[in-house]
Amino acid sequence: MSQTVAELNEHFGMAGVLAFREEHGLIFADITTPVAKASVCMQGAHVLDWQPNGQEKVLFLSQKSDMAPGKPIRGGIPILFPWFGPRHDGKEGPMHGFARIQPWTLGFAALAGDDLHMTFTLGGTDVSRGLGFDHFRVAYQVTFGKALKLQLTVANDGTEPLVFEEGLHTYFHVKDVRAMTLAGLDGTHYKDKVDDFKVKPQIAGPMHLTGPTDRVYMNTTATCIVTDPGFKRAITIEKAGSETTVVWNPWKEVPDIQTDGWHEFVCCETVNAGDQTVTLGPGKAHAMEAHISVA
Ligand SMILES: O=P(O)(O)OC[C@H]1O[C@@H](O)[C@H](O)[C@@H](O)[C@@H]1O
Repeated sequence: MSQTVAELNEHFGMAGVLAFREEHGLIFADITTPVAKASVCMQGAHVLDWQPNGQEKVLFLSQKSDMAPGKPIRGGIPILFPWFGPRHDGKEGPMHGFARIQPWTLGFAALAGDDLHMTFTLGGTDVSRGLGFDHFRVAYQVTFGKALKLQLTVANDGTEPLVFEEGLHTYFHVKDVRAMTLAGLDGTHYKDKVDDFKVKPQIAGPMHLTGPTDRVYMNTTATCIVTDPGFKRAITIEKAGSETTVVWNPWKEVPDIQTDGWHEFVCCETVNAGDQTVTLGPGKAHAMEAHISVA
């Protein structure tokens, strides 16, 4: 049974800091800390918004996104689990897995200094069991402060190996994707999904996006920096426990993004996928982290 908005407000509500509301059949948490504003949808434990005081919004959220039970949200930080992209084992399943379209449970919320710490969890549901995933637990610890810290921990509760892909599909808000640059991927190779999955070396130097971009960078744990001259800022994405980075922008109108909305974001995703799929033995756990800061 999912938590109701009344239960969430009773157990975790904090006057002026954390309040829950229901809209379109979904529950949202509105967050105000001394240093930032943010919001989360309980479906997918989906961070929709994070805005340190004095900054433009750091995450892009489409004005035309579906906001409905069972539908993925376009923007913010969708959690991809237990597969990345189309399901890879030949079985049926929703794009990017079921975690982003399931209600999660809130287990903890507390303000420590200027930071709000929240922990969301997901375990087996009718939907996950229908897709063959039962003996797993996921915890998502998010710290909303001047920085945004995300930690996704997956545990195997079963007696068989748990094989999964995962991703924090961060949509970074930029003034114009055609003017920003992305650094940090020098020396890596990527699978180019817009060119028949050919493996290509990354050209050294800050990367400019000039067309449809859908690249899976392999074997990289590097910090990435999005430099945005439009908003005169740099967004730094440090990560741990992740060996894949995905860079995506469709470079065209998309039905659930407003006209010209694709100009306003770049996805730089903290992922383990493809050759970096995770296999966890029984009783084992794996953590993946992204730390996002703006200067
Ligand atoms: O539309 P979705 O399911 O949210 O996926 C968006 C994009 O997500 C990226 O991570 C994938 O590499 C792309 O291939 C995909 O198009």
